[in-house]
Amino acid sequence: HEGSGSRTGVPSSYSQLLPLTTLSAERLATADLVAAAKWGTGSPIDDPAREQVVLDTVRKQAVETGADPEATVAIFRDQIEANKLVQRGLHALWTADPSKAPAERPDLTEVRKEINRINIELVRAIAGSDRARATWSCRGVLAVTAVHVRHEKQLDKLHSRALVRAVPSVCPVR
Ligand SMILES: O=C(O)C(=O)C[C@]1(C(=O)O)C=C[C@@H](O)C=C1
Repeated sequence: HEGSGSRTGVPSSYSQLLPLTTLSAERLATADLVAAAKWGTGSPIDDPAREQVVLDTVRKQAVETGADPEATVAIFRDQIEANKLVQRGLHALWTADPSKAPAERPDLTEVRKEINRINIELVRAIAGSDRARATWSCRGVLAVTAVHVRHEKQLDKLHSRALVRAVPSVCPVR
C-alpha cells in the first residue's frame, strides 16, 4: 500500500488505522501466552485489579502522548474484552481436548511486560489516528485494515473474531 499519501504527503486514513489494527492483533497474540500462564493454576481469566491498572496507565499515557483519554480508555476496554475472548476460547479448547493444552507455562509477569510494551505503542497509534477516526469512512477503512491483518498474520477463526471485538470503539458512533 502507498502508506502516507504519495502526492499530498497527508497520511491516508488507511495508513493511520493500519498500525492500530496491527497492534491490536499483536496484543491478541499475547492472549495465548496469558491463557497458557493461567492454565491449570486456578487463576481466573478475569483480573479486575490488573484491568484497572491497564486502564489507569493508558489514560495517563494518552494525556502525555496527546491522544484523547476517553477514546483511549474505551478502545482499551474493547482490547481487554477481546483478549478474554481468546483466553476463554483456548481454555474451552484445552478442556475439551487436553492433548492440545500447552506443555509450558509462561511467566505471567513477563507476558504482562510484553502487553505493557504493546499498550504504549497502541496509545501512540491512537494519537496518530485522530483524523482517520473522526472521518465518516472510519468503519469501512477499519474493516479493510482488519481483512489485511487477518490475511497477513493468517489469523484463525478465534483470533479473527477477537480482532473484530478489539476495535469497535476505534470509530466513534455518530
Ligand atoms: O493480564 C492478565 O491477566 C490478562 O488476562 C490480560 C488482560 C488484558 O487484556 O490486559 C485481560 C484480562 C484480565 O482481566 C486482565 C488483563
